[in-house]
Amino acid sequence: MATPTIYVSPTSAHISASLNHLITRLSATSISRSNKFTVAISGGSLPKILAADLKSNTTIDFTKWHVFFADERVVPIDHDDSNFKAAKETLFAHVPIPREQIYTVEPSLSHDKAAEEYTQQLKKVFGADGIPQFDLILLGMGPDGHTCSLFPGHPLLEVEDRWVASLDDSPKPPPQRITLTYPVVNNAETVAFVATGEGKAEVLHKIFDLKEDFPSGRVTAKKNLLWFVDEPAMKGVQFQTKSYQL
Ligand SMILES: O=C(O)[C@H](O)[C@@H](O)[C@H](O)[C@H](O)COP(=O)(O)O
Repeated sequence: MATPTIYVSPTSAHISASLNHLITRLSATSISRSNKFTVAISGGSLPKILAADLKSNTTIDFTKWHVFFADERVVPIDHDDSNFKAAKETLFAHVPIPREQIYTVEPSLSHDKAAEEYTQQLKKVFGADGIPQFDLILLGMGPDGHTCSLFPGHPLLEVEDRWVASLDDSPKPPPQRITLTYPVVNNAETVAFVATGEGKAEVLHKIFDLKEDFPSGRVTAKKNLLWFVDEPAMKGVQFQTKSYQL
């Protein structure tokens, strides 16, 4: 289990540069090892920060990428609430990831059936045996400490028997979602959080300094657990940090 490394940047533009650098390296390593790069991304501000530099990166072989969503709303993929839509507009429209290697939720299904169907999509890429091991999972965190669609106090925090779970009572709208579960998130080789803004400072202090239990703090990774945060998000946080070296 990896211990967290927190990289503090002055602005989210610096985080975009760090992510671009990190992903260039991870993608090349994974492609030379397994001829593919498996990544899961989430919603919120992440797609925009991620894409700012990555979308014009011509050194990455995006044709080898397989992209899943760490969580997704059960809405049509052209709906404003869709995480796919946000990622498409910011990143996918600009880089040559084959559309059939971007795995989207089936919005015509009920939320529980959509989770089962998404599990089948994972099996096609990772096989049916063992737990999927993503090369990289990119996560955001809400001011309440949630990540993916794993919310504080929610029963889905305890799920161990499924790769993908569903909920229809998300405290943050829209209510119907699917989410990767901890067994999958924590099996990733690298997990990178992105958290920006003063609204994250209190929960970061509680997670890292006070060791209080929040969904984001339960995330581990097999090899690298990285947090990319800006200075406002770290206001008052004492936990040891680093600067990312490009
Ligand atoms: O599922 C959702 O409702 C959001 O996508 C949410 O999980 C978001 O990712 C975090 O709240 C971080 O959001 P920001 O990065 O915008 O602060």
